[in-house]
Amino acid sequence: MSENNNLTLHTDFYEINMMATYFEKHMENRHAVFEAFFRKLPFGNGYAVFAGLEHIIQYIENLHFTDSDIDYLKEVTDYPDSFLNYLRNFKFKGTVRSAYEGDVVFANEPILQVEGTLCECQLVETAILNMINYQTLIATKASRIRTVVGDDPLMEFGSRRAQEVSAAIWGTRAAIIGGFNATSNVLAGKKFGIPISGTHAHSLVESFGNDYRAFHAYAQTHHDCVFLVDTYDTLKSGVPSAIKVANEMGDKINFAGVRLDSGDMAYLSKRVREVLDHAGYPNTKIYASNDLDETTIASLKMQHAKIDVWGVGTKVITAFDQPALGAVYKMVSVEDDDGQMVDRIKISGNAEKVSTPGKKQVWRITDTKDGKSEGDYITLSTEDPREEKSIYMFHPNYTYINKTVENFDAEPLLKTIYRDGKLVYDRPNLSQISDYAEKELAALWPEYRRELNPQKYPVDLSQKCWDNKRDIIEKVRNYVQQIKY
Ligand SMILES: Nc1ncnc2c1ncn2[C@@H]1O[C@H](COP(=O)(O)OP(=O)(O)OP(=O)(O)O)[C@@H](O)[C@H]1O
Ligand SMILES: O=P(O)(O)OC[C@H]1O[C@H](OP(=O)(O)OP(=O)(O)O)[C@H](O)[C@@H]1O
Ligand SMILES: O=C(O)c1cccnc1
Repeated sequence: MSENNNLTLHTDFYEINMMATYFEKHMENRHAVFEAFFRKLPFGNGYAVFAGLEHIIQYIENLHFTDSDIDYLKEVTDYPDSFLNYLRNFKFKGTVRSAYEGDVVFANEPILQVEGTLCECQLVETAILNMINYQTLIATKASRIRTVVGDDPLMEFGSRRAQEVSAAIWGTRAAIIGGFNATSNVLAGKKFGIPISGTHAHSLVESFGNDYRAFHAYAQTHHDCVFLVDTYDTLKSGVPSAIKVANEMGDKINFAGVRLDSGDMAYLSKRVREVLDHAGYPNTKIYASNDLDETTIASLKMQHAKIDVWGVGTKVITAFDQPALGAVYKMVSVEDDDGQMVDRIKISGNAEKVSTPGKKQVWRITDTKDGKSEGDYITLSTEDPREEKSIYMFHPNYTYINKTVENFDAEPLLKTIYRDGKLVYDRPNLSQISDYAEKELAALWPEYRRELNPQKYPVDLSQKCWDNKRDIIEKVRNYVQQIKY
């Protein structure tokens, strides 16, 4: 196991501090269940695209405290040797259930669940949230951009603007899950098998000080050529130079495209299309880049811009309009002093922030006839709606919003990835994940998929889950009321 991939100390100090307390109190092996969820869909979108699981698996596979980790903790903390020894021998033996990458997920439903000892559940919180929060956000942003782009090729160009290296690499992968086709990042291409794609920069033209000479030199060294035509003057110099080079090189090159990176893209793309067609290059594509996102692309589409290929960087890789998803990881059940599992809750004055206690499962309810999703149905893990003829679905806060569903299929969202520390999930490759994501999204009604003001998708609690929550809220109230310090 390489030390490089070991992210065991990539955790908040308080997690290890809590582990130390559990250890001292002989609670380290108590059984617990934690669940991750987010409270609000990002970007005003109607769904999120789950991503981050592959990195979580890589993290768990390498999870152990190295000698240098222990030496470091010894130096900077006052942990007793007995606890440091415990950490030295620590192994993850928990069970992880999760949505698959590419699954469409919604607010206020568990998207990943960790079941194991208190200590192991606690240690992994930070890294798991870090990975889910960022990658799900980027996959969702990418999916919004894909929605407006339609079937056109869509390139990820964001590495130079990403929040550092890991964000560029894993963000690119998440963008592919969300529907991008290729990346400019060569390392991400090598690591994940993503098709790589690239044109050239303004610096090539500036190096030669002349569009024609730069394109000619590029054409002598590359068969597939996409020329960046806006360095000096798109219509007067860039495009005529590209055509001149293509005419001269003939079959020696594939004049695949020209790229526009500034100016009025609707106007320019239409003019460039006319010029290319007139010169006998109707198959040469027009690429566009420059701070594009779903809003500018939708506007360009509305203006009938003649753009064939889209390059998107900054706005996708940084999730520009919303920097955080806000997923949280909450304890839902824990073993008590008598060895019994008891469900736990976090109370808040705000009804939407009260956690839902108990180990749960999320069921995607689809209509048997058309395969479209009716909503998500959260049950206690002991329930199985597949055994029911009909289910009563109601809004957890506004219970007057309800419906009875018959003739349905129910698929569990949380699938077992680790069982008792053993990876039992056969990991798909990235292209299988993208295909899966596309299929899952297609099962949503278009009303939930539109990027502007989508309908709210139902995420409901089963009666048992709801009753359990109400009973536990009642118990906590009684406990708080009888406190007399
Ligand atoms: N016809 C159009 N309709 C809507 N948005 C457009 C249109 N043409 C360009 N845009 C977008 O408007 C923004 C223009 O940005 P900006 O003014 O910074 O670019 P520029 O001046 O053309 O180029 P540079 O990046 O060299 O400054 C970009 O996000 C671009 O993608
Ligand atoms: O606009 P984004 O969506 O972030 O896409 C990436 C941008 O990166 C490049 O510009 P940059 O000015 O960095 O380099 P250049 O000299 O190649 O134009 C490219 O030309 C795009 O405009
Ligand atoms: O290949 C490109 O055109 C490219 C790559 C990175 C950033 N902008 C553009």
